[in-house]
Amino acid sequence: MTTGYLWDEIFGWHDTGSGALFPADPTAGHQPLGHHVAHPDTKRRMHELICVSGLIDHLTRIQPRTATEAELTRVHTAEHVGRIRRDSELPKGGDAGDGISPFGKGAYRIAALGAGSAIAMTEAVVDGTVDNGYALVNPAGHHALPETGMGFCIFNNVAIAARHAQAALGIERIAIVDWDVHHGNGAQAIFADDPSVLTVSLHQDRCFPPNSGLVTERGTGAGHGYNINIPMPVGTGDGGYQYAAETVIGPALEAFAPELVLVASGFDPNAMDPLARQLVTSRGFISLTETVMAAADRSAHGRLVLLQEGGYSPVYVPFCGLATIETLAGVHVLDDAILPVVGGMGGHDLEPHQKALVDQVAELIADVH
Ligand SMILES: Cc1nn(C)c(C)c1/N=N/c1ccc(/C=C/C(=O)NO)cc1
Ligand SMILES: [Zn+2]
Repeated sequence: MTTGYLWDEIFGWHDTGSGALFPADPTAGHQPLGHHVAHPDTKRRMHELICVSGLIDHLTRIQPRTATEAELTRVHTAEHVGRIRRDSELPKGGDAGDGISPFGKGAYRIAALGAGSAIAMTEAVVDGTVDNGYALVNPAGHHALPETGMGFCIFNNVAIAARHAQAALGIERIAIVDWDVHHGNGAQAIFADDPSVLTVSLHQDRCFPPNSGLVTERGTGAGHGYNINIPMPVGTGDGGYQYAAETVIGPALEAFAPELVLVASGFDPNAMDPLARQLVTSRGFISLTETVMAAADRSAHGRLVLLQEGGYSPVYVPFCGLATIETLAGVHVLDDAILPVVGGMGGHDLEPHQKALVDQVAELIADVH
């Protein structure tokens, strides 16, 4: 198995200010946070664990590249792309579009490198340079809509990769699986009426965007039935995630038979994440990865690309990321050193209310062809 890997140091330079969500404001009691929740160090630490553990020696390095404006505007409006480019030239940068997603000067170059890297990894997988791949990009993208960024996201990397695969690589049917703990609202909206792209989001129920990602949001027009939301109850651990993977994600992809599987790979379901309340450990991410690998093997000649999204625990994201990429590559180099703690804190049995939600969603697979 050859697994591609992509990282560029400049992803660690993406500046989200003194504190994404809680920018320093003495009048409100917000003290400056050197390492606030969205600080890029968490992704840098994941890259460094991949290197120090030796996993990097089992991976094939894929070079990043910058997305062109034409590649960005397959998904985004020219106005959005233009505004980001302009505001990135300002001394203090700007905001992705929702007022709580600040970026620093030069952010356009970093975000366009992330989107272009999603394309580069997809090209490497589709042309057979590697069997599957992981692009550790920053900033995340899965909340971004055609006309605006949001939730720390500027450009929708996974949607841009999907549209590129269709427009330039001869791929027609694509499945996007989003296991970031926050709803994959971007891909849901972008492909809402498009039955050629199956979008599946596994997330904490109504966590973010507020009240988004309900089971009833199933796509529109010809795309009806080709968006599947799995809003897991708060506090779901490995048992619930594994059940969702084997009961919904696997069967939905089997029914859809994609030619390419893209994953919006957020590690914020992890049991130590500050921006959600799930209890997932590296075991849950291994389960999810095995599920999408099996699906890709069944119908896509194994073609599978994972793109980094959220994940805010500098302690645990590196180990969850390592376990995920080990699984992609079929190797094991280092045990999850945090698992004895988070694995022993309960919450990992499948609970009846979690099973009921997943079983309810599983009934929707009947409409996927
Ligand atoms: C609601 C609300 N209202 N207000 C005032 C604020 C500041 C609100 N939350 N913002 C959030 C909450 C969570 C995220 C996570 C992003 C991610 O990791 N996606 O994958 C982003 C922004
Ligand atoms: Zn997230």
